[in-house]
Amino acid sequence: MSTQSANPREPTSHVNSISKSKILVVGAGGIGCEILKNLCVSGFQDIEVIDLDTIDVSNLNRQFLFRKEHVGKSKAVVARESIISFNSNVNIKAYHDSIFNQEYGVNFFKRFDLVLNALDNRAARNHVNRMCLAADIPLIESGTAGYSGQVELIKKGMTQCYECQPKPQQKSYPGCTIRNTPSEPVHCIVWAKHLFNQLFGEEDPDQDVSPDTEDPEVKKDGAFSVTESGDVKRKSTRQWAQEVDYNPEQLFNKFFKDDINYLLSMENLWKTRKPPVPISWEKALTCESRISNDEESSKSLDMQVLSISKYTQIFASTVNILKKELAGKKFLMWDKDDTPAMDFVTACANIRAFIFSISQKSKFEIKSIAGNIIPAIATANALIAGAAVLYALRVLQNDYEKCPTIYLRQKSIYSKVLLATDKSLQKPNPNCYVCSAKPVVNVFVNVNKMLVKEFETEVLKNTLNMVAPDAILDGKGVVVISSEEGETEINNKKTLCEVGIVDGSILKVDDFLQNYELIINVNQYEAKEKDDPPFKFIANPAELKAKQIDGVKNGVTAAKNDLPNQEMHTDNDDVVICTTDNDDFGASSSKKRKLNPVEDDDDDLIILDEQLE
Ligand SMILES: Nc1ncnc2c1ncn2[C@@H]1O[C@H](COP(=O)(O)OP(=O)(O)OP(=O)(O)O)[C@@H](O)[C@H]1O
Ligand SMILES: [Zn+2]
Repeated sequence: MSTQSANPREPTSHVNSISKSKILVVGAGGIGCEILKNLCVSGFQDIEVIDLDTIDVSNLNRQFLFRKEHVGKSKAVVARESIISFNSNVNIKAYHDSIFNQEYGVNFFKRFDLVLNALDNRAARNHVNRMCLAADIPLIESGTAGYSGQVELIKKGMTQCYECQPKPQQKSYPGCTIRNTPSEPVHCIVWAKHLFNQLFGEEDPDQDVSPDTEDPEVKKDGAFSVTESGDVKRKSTRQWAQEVDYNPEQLFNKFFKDDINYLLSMENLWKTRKPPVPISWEKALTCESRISNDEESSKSLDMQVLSISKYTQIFASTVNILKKELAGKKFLMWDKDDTPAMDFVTACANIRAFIFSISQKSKFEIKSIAGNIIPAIATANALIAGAAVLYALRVLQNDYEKCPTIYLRQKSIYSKVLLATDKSLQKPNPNCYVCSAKPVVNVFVNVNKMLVKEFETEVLKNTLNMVAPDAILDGKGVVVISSEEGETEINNKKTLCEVGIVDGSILKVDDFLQNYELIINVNQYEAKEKDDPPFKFIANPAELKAKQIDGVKNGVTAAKNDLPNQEMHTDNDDVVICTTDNDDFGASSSKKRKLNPVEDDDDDLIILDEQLE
């Protein structure tokens, strides 16, 4: 510590500031447990922690705040109890909840001096990033993948945000490879996971498992002409499975015999490839073959590749179990730790691999691919959490410049250093859709009473000068108001609250007909007196208009937006306008429709980690 107190018994101001600062930790898993312990031993006394999950046996090897007797209990709650058991001076509040929930809006985030992320998925990281930007609270973002890791400070206007640079696309595979011409084990595993979802999970048309007659290769030289009946009016896999009451034999024959025969009829596909060999239920039950280089049978069953007859039995028994689990439910959630689901995927992936002469994999290997697991390394988590809390101390001393991004790398011939840092803070990307400065308006409105249509007309159009607004509820990516006719009509008569706009929500509003974007922070407000206005807002009046592009007035309502700001004050006396010191917004928005910003679904079958470049 650099500062010395005059009286050694008096705490220094830094110690004081640590003990008084209010910290939020998001996630109480591998990194979260380490961060909580580090915060606690560094003198932090006012901590809140949130995690949606419960403790799994597989967490115990590295999430040391948890013991065997805690399995099944809330991670956040048990983490709190464990920390208090070794330091009762710490004040910790635990939430067993998702950070996406409405209660944790901008106003919730504003209560903290600093937020530390210890999450495991991109969607939640994006959300906290946006919340911290909106609340203008520094965020320390950290993540590990095996032996690698990263700690990054995110401070509005000073550093890059989590979304400033496009993240590498998660690896996905062309649908026709999965459906028609698999050539690697992973293709069969993806197919089997899709089959699980088609039969028992949330049906997704993009996860069709049947032969794809639209495959460009199929149509080449017209060698195979797609029959009209071919793909067009096919029943959904789920509907068909229900009709045959999930009979394992019928299911098996469809997926592993009939569909394969159908694929064989697409002759083009097999001109340069080894054609698949269909297998019937009866043959499969007695087929003792397997495709594996590994002759080791002393290993546990999960580590071995089994025979086709074994996988066929597993297929039948898991279909029966999953069918029962599905009864009365809309769908089952895929979970790598759910034994029947994992066994089903292992069996289907290996039967398909056998048909296509692809090497088969043990259940253990398939689990690590299907569950997108990169083994968590306790020491990597500890190093990263140590760096995160070191940066927390620096941030609270306003030593932002001393917090360039830290990288933990696996030692190799190429990287001699384990921990490296950037030379300086990475500046925000001026074109970032998330953090580039856009005008911010604080709107105060009764979310329980105001209808969406009223909000659109009275607030967005009549007050904020929008013409054709598209409003997206930030974090959720939900379009609540659309300029496309009819698209969100269903919302018109709902209250703001009913469509998820509550106190602390952030709306991104983009005018389709003008170069005009706004960020709206929603605040709950109830008119008390009869004369109170139905809503109020705080904004910089100069920003409430379309931006000009290259000196040309943009959009059909340029004239309307040229009204002097003064006029706005007098024009609308229901409204209180104060001035804020927001910057002008940077990059001009393209008028392409971006109604559904793509939120990545981290649960898909992906091998690469998203956190590290
Ligand atoms: N939206 C969210 N709200 C709150 N907590 C979340 C949210 N999304 C993820 N988390 C939590 O972040 C933590 C991340 O920790 P970690 O990466 O160690 O994952 P894990 O599930 O404990 O371990 P593993 O994935 O390796 O089995 C998890 O405890 C998870 O529940
Ligand atoms: Zn950004």
